[in-house]
Amino acid sequence: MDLLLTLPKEKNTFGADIFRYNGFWFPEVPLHGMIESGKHFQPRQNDVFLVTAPKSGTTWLKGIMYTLLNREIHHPQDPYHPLLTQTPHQLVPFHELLKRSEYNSVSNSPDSSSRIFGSHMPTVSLPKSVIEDSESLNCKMVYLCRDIKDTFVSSFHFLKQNLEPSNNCMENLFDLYIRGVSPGGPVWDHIMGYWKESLERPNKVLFMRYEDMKSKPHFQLRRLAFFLGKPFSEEEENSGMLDQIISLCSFDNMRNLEVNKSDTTKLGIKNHTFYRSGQVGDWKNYLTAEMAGKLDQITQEKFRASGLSL
Ligand SMILES: Nc1ncnc2c1ncn2[C@@H]1O[C@H](COP(=O)(O)OS(=O)(=O)O)[C@@H](OP(=O)(O)O)[C@H]1O
Repeated sequence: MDLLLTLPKEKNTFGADIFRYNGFWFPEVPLHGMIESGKHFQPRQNDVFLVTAPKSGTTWLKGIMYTLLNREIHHPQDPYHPLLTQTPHQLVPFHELLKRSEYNSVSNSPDSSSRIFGSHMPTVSLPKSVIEDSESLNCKMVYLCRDIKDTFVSSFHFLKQNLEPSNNCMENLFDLYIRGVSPGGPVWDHIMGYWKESLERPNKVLFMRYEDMKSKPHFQLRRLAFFLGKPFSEEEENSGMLDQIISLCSFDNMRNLEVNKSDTTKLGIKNHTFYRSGQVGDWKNYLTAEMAGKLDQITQEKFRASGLSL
C-alpha cells in the first residue's frame, strides 16, 4: 500500500513496523482496515460501536453488550447462549479487521439491520459517515477506558504470551509506550478524544471505566442499557436479569469456557490470552515505583484541565 511508504514508522518491541497515521500509531493490518473503512463504510440505523484503547477491557464489554442487546432472543441463562460457544471477538468483530465485503454480513443485533462493532479507532479516524450521519441514523458509541498502568501491564503480558519475545521486553515496551508508540497510542490522546466527544454529544457517546464496571457492575449495566435504548424493565430487574448477565460475562466464567481456552483468532492470537488476571491494580505486581510514577505524571499532565481523572 503506497500510503504506508509515506507514513512515519518505528519498530515495535518485536521488530515489526508500526505506523503513525493522523497522530496515532497502528500496525499495518488494522491501519489498512481503518483507511478502507474511512472510504467505504456505510453506517446503518442503530449501529453501535464499542471503542477502546487496546487492553482496556474490550473483550469483557463486547460480551456484555452482545448479551444486553440480544437478551430478548438469547436469555443470559440459555444453555445454548452464543457466548458459550463463540468468543466475544467472533460475536462482535473489530471493525478495522473486517474486509469491505464483510461489513454487511455482520449480524449480531436483534434488529437485523443494525450491527455491533468493536474498534480501537481514535476519534480522528472514525469513518466520516459515522460522525456525520450519527444524528439521523442514531448510531451510538460506547467508549471504555482503564487505568493506564493496568492497561500497559496488560499489553505487556498479551504481547509476551502471543509473540514469545526473548527475555524481558518490558523496558523497551515501556519506552515506546510513554512516547505514544503503541497500537492506538498515544493512549492518553485516544482516551481524551472520546472524553471530549462524550461531553459534547452525551446522547451519542457513553464514556465508561473498567474500574467502575468492576466496583459497580449493576449501576454501570443499567447506565449502558439506558444509553443503548434498551433499559431494563421492572420485570427484568426483579427476575435477576442483571446478575445473570454479570455472571455470564464474568472473568471466571468466560475464561473457563472451552471456546475461550483453545484456538486462535483469525490473526493468530491465542484466545486464552484475552483473559489473564482481570484485576484492578495488578500493575503493582509488575511496575517499579519509577515506572508507575512516570505513567501517572503523563496522565496528570495530559488530562489536566479536562475534568477527566483516571
Ligand atoms: N470478563 C472479564 N472481566 C474482567 N476483565 C476481563 C474480562 N475479560 C477480559 N478481561 C481483561 O481485559 C484485559 C484484556 O483487554 P482487552 O479485552 O481490551 O484486550 S483487546 O484490546 O481486545 O486485545 C485483560 O486484562 P489483564 O488481566 O489485566 O491483562 C483481561 O484479563
